[in-house]
Amino acid sequence: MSNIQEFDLIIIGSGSGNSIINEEWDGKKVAIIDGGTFGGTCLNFGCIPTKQYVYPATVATEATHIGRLGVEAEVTHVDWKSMRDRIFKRIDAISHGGLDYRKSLDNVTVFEEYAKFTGTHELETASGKKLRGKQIVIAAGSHNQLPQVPGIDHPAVHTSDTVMRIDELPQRVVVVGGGFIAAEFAHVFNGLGSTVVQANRSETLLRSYDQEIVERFKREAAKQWDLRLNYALASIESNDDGSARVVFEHDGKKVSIDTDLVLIATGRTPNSESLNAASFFDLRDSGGIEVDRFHRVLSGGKPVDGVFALGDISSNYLLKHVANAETRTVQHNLVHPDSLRETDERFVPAAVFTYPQIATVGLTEDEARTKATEEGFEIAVKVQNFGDVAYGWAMEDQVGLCKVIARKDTGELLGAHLVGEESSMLIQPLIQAMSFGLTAHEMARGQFWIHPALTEVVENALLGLELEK
Ligand SMILES: Cc1cc2nc3c(=O)[nH]c(=O)nc-3n(C[C@H](O)[C@H](O)[C@H](O)COP(=O)(O)OP(=O)(O)OC[C@H]3O[C@@H](n4cnc5c(N)ncnc54)[C@H](O)[C@@H]3O)c2cc1C
Ligand SMILES: NC(=O)c1ccc[n+]([C@@H]2O[C@H](COP(=O)([O-])OP(=O)(O)OC[C@H]3O[C@@H](n4cnc5c(N)ncnc54)[C@H](O)[C@@H]3O)[C@@H](O)[C@H]2O)c1
Repeated sequence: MSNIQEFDLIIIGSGSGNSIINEEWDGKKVAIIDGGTFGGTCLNFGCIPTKQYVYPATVATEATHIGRLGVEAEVTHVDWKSMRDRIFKRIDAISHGGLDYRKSLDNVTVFEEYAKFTGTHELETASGKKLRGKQIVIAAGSHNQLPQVPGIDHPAVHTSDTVMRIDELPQRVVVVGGGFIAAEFAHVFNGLGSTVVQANRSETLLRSYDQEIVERFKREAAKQWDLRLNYALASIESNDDGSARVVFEHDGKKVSIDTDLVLIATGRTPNSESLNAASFFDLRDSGGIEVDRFHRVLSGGKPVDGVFALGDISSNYLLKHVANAETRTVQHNLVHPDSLRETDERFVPAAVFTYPQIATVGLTEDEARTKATEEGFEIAVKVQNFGDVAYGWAMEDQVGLCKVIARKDTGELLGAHLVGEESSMLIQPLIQAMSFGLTAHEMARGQFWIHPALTEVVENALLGLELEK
């Protein structure tokens, strides 16, 4: 007798993967496997708790920066422990509730352990259970990647997985990296009162972002915390008092910084290795699992029957809104093999919840210029300062800018990039226009813009584009 447990569907990963299970699966046998915390990265270690720290950090930062408005304020106390407990009371309850609910369903079996592939449709869990699925969804996410330098296992070293659960707000924090996670945590710790050094290996922060936006962010970040560029992490040593000494190479010399906490934010890697995915499926250069446009996993360049992947493990974007959209596509494709869908990833936006906020969609100015040269059209670019619209006057804003890029001949929007107050929200009408094919002037003149809301910065940017029609 075979000791393999058979399922109609096996899902690996309880982040986005958990949302696959809908009423279509009511009469069928489903397994969901997760060796980590139920609910995945976004809920437990990512988007959601980070923003719960970002919000108070932003309020505190703004409170101490309104002297220009004639109001002097100071933050006298930050209760990190109660903030942490409030945040994780909510999150842990959602995670536990989600797990209990799945366990309560007759058709679903939850395996709370890691698993690896032993065949294209077969898995073995860490405790040796063997599972076979007619269909499989790989939604196993990504993990923080640590530079292998001496002392990386020092107790003061954290990643985004652990840093939000520490007991005390550290006095001194060194953030290593120049991406999303580094930018958000530098703001969190700075806003809540730690002394922050952010050290990045290269000159470039937030690579792949529009240069003008990055330069504005760098200028503003350097006013708030100690920003060190071209600092390559060399080692982490112990001081006698238990604190860490972080050693960087800079300009051919060694530079040491003493700190209470080191946050490593040097990128994330798809979890393909622990799945033994390379033995059965094609991998991309990034280490992610290769899929076709219907999210079918490839092996030797061909789709493997009934095996799909979504989210960080296979996506071009490590973003939850992308993982969610891919989940909806895979949910459909699992049960409609004759009418497979694609995920529309033409205009994927992103926001960095640092201070000031940053938001982006579409091509950067450099990318748009390259495309224009290659395809023989001209572009129009307009940069509108927040400080030049009425609400920006109210704010006495000297930071925010909204850049829009369009084709001169058709008015088609190619990209939009913002830095400044609530950029993550201000960008949404531009994402909408691009997604639904509204031209710049149609969008500007085809609707009312509430006066004198900050959204007038978007309206004015669009109107300022010098277009042929
Ligand atoms: C600090 C931080 C902040 C972020 N903030 C944002 C944000 O503001 N906005 C945004 O859009 N995105 C944000 N992201 C990215 C976002 O969290 C991810 O893109 C998203 O959570 C990916 O979802 P997923 O379903 O692909 O994977 P996950 O949610 O990571 O789920 C994968 C699950 O698979 C499990 N697993 C892995 N390997 C195995 C195995 N072999 N066997 C069994 N189980 C396994 C893991 O334990 C995990 O629970 C952030 C990420 C981080 C780290
Ligand atoms: N608001 C959001 O949407 C949000 C927030 C956080 C994370 N995320 C997602 O999570 C992903 C991972 O974030 P991240 O910030 O870790 O990665 P990232 O790829 O954005 O940035 C990694 C940074 O680390 C630097 N780096 C790499 N190796 C290094 C080394 N050895 N020494 C020093 N620096 C080194 C890189 O130059 C880069 O600046 C992002 O791609 C993003 O999609 C999204």
